[in-house]
Amino acid sequence: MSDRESLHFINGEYTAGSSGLTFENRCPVDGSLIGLVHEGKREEVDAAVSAARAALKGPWGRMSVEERVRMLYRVADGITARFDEFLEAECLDTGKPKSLASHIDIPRGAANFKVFADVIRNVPTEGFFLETPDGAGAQNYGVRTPKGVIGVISPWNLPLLLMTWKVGPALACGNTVVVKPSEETPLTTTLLGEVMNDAGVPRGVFNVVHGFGPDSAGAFLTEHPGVDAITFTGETRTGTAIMKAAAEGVRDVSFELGGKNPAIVFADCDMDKAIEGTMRSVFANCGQVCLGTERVFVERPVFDEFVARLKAGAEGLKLGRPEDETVNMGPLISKEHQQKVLGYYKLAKDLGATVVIGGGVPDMPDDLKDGAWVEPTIWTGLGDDSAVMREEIFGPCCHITPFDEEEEVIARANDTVYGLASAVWTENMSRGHRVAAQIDCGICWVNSWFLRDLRTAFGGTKQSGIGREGGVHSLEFYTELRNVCVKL
Ligand SMILES: NC(=O)C1=CN([C@@H]2O[C@H](COP(=O)(O)OP(=O)(O)OC[C@H]3O[C@@H](n4cnc5c(N)ncnc54)[C@H](O)[C@@H]3O)[C@@H](O)[C@H]2O)C=CC1
Ligand SMILES: O=C(O)/C=C/C=C(\O)C(=O)O
Repeated sequence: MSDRESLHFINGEYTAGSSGLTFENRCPVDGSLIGLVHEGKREEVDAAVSAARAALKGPWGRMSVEERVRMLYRVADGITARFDEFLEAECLDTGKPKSLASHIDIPRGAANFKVFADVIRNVPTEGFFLETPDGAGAQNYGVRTPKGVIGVISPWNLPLLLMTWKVGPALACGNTVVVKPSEETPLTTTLLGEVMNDAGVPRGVFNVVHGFGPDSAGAFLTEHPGVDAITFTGETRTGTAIMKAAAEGVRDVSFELGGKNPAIVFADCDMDKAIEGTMRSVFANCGQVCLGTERVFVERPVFDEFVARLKAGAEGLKLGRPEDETVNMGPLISKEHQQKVLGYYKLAKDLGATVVIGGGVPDMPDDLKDGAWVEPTIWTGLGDDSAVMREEIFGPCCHITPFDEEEEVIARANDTVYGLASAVWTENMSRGHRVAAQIDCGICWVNSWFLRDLRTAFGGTKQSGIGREGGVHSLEFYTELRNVCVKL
């Protein structure tokens, strides 16, 4: 058992706040108590927002871009210097394998500061010369200023990665932030406060208030009039609630929401690569990646082979503790989420799906029995209209359907309210480009999955989000672009 207490981080100091409320943080691997988390209410949110507003007028607000860039590099280096602590904390909160978090979550936590420091140092602004009747003309130029205090609401699936994906560009652009990490995963965000202080980031620039969504820190933060804009990653329904809160005061939002992402496997694919990629896109992080595949469409001539090989891959997955290097799948985030996913496992059976593999709770050793485990699961045989094919499950599962024609599969892939990501597997590059252009989603991978270039636009179409982040696209949200027009 661990006894980690998660305090708020407000104005450069750790504090229990005044609400006196705490909740338990439990490890999804075995249900053991990690420690208590302090719950922030209105007062804690008020204090954090005040600190963030004050910091905009302090040394942070006056800092040169070069100084800010150097500071963000120090933050990134601080995460790397404490790599093992971040890794330990992330795996304790999420139960994910250390082999995964050490390759993705923690390095990306550091990279998210460096990438946006580089963007802000190098990005130009526009300039236009306007001819005027007097012949002298006028010079226009753009100026970017920080938006102000950014409210950051982050999820539990990739806690450090997704929180820093927002905090990195927000700070690079000169804003201050108040972060409300997911109640399920408070540890790495809390630890980041120490790194900020060690890097010399002025007090009030980075603030953390723990708590839940409704009637708790999340709602109080998004409703707070002192918050100028809100960035959120999570469920579409929560995005809707946050957007309503943001409407008061006409505050800007950037949302990365749910998905029901398709993978399309053509008969001319490199089958080894398609299997390897789909194994990752379905089962990585126990299926808790918004970019993950839940609908797989396979061209009929290779359907049976694909199903058999994905099944064999799933049979080879090893579930267990994060520190076991042979383990490649952890538990779901919580018992509550386990119930949600198991609900879909039951629904699929009730609807008459063929369960190729899985569909239940695995038989785990005694010391893991209280964890949030589910079996990696594959179905076939359901229609495109079933709830299993339409709703985001967020677990280690997919449904595989055969298709016959390119046009048909594009229409079926697009038949969803979501539009976050897709993967196309083909060795015919003309087809790859052609199909990618027709899938209505924010990112389409051809012959890969989760290959991320952080300079590119990232976000979703339809109900998968609003806005784009990544590279210079993040500036659209985290800065105000103003124009100065000088009459010559
Ligand atoms: N990356 C993604 O796309 C994610 C998707 N999900 C999906 O969402 C489902 C529900 O999981 P949750 O953890 O409940 O996700 P959620 O979207 O409700 O929670 C994400 C964050 O929003 C906060 N929040 C919730 N309600 C809020 C409100 N009214 N105002 C302000 N903040 C609020 C939460 O405290 C948390 O920090 C999952 O089963 C999964 O399907 C969950 C996490 C990440
Ligand atoms: O690479 C990224 O920036 C994000 C990856 C994953 C998500 O956004 C998610 O699972 O929510």
